[in-house]
Amino acid sequence: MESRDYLFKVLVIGNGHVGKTSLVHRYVNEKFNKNYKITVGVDFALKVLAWSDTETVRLQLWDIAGQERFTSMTRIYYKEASGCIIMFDVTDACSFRNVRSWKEDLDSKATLPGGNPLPCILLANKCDLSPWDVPLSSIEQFSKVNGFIGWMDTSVKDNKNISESINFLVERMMTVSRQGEPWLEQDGGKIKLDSPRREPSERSCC
Ligand SMILES: Nc1nc2c(ncn2[C@@H]2O[C@H](COP(=O)(O)OP(=O)(O)OP(=O)(O)O)[C@@H](O)[C@H]2O)c(=O)[nH]1
Repeated sequence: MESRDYLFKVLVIGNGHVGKTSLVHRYVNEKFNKNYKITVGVDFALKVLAWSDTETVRLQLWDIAGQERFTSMTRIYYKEASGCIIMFDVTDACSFRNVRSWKEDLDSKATLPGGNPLPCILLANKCDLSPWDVPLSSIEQFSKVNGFIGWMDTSVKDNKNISESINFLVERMMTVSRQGEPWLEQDGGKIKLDSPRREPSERSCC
């Protein structure tokens, strides 16, 4: 069978301090750093996945600084993206309220080639902490009415639901790439973890 390579640019956006840099570091380097170092502008990372025997996925992760929503730079950063992760911190209601602005910013500046919104997941991060400042029912409802393909509670610290969520997004980006935009479903519900597919193996990273 013919082998196929996919290259996806994935944006990681959300308020400052919600865990975007930590997410990318965890996913790419399999490490967690408890010290906060603010991102200035944008950081990049690459992860290469052996998705199946015949398919390789190259993920270019763009970690965009929390304060960039207030600059005109996001239009440039969002260019030619294939998908997006929007994060908030479950102990910080303000970061959840601002997800709407991040999604609006994204949808107004970036679309798929056919004009549809980018497939986008919503991550409710720091679920290892308590008390939560955002009720579960609000997240579910919000995700469904605001055009997300799904949402998930995550803890970058405990490595909970990180690769599972990103794999879900990769799966959708691959469907769009193979079958076109009309296939893009925007159910918005909680991402299901019972998918039978095996974990892709990692080829290399930098
Ligand atoms: N308890 C807990 N802390 C986390 C988690 N994820 C990240 N953090 C911590 O939250 C702080 C901020 O994380 P960053 O990854 O730097 O946040 P960011 O969203 O990239 O921030 P900006 O660079 O300002 O945009 C750091 O001290 C992390 O160690 C998590 O899942 N649980």
